Amino acid sequence: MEELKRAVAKEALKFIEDDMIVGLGTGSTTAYFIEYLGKLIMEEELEDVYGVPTSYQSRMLAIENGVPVLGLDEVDAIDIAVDGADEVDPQLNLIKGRGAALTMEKIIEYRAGTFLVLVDESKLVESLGQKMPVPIEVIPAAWRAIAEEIEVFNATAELRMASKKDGPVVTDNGNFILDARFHRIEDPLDLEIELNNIPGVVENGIFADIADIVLVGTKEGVKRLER
Ligand SMILES: O=C[C@H](O)[C@H](O)[C@H](O)COP(=O)(O)O
Repeated sequence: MEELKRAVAKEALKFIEDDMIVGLGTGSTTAYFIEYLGKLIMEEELEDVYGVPTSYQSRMLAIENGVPVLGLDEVDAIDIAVDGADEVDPQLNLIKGRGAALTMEKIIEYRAGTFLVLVDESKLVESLGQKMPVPIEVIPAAWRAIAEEIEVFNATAELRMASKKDGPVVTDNGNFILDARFHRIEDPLDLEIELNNIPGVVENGIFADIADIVLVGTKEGVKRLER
């Protein structure tokens, strides 16, 4: 599995050119990409490339690996964003947010000229929600009310608990995460919009209609899916 992640991360480097502003995703697959990108920058094979991190994790990795970083408020545009995903359906709709970074990821990836997704073949599903719950970032005081309201969608929501801290996971933005399991997600775009309409919801992990290219690591090599 790690080999497949490394292979897609290497392939993603082919999309990066001098003078690009690159959105840096979060997670284990993107971590390889940031490492390799830093190497090319340090070896001066790429010039004037800047990263815009989507989380503390990607910011720390970028700094550690020699990728200069800028905040979203310091750039005019993002040429390309590169990130992993938890599920990818045949229309290239995604579920993201296992690492609780979904809000900044969506803010940056929505604005990128190209959104490039890196996954291994285990992430491909027939329909979203097949394996993974939909993470929803919520204002802490509203978590219980929202968890109850989610039941209207024929779903159950669970507050995500931390493993190296007592109590719930707190996101980079200071919020909580609900993991919602839906019986069936018929229309990802519709559900994405409806969830964001609930007061107290900051953002949800359905990324419908925004991925441009998905690189899939398979045992037979890297495959490219395009919308
Ligand atoms: O919040 C985390 C992100 O959405 C990740 O990009 C996603 O969970 C994929 O991570 P990984 O590449 O580690 O499977």
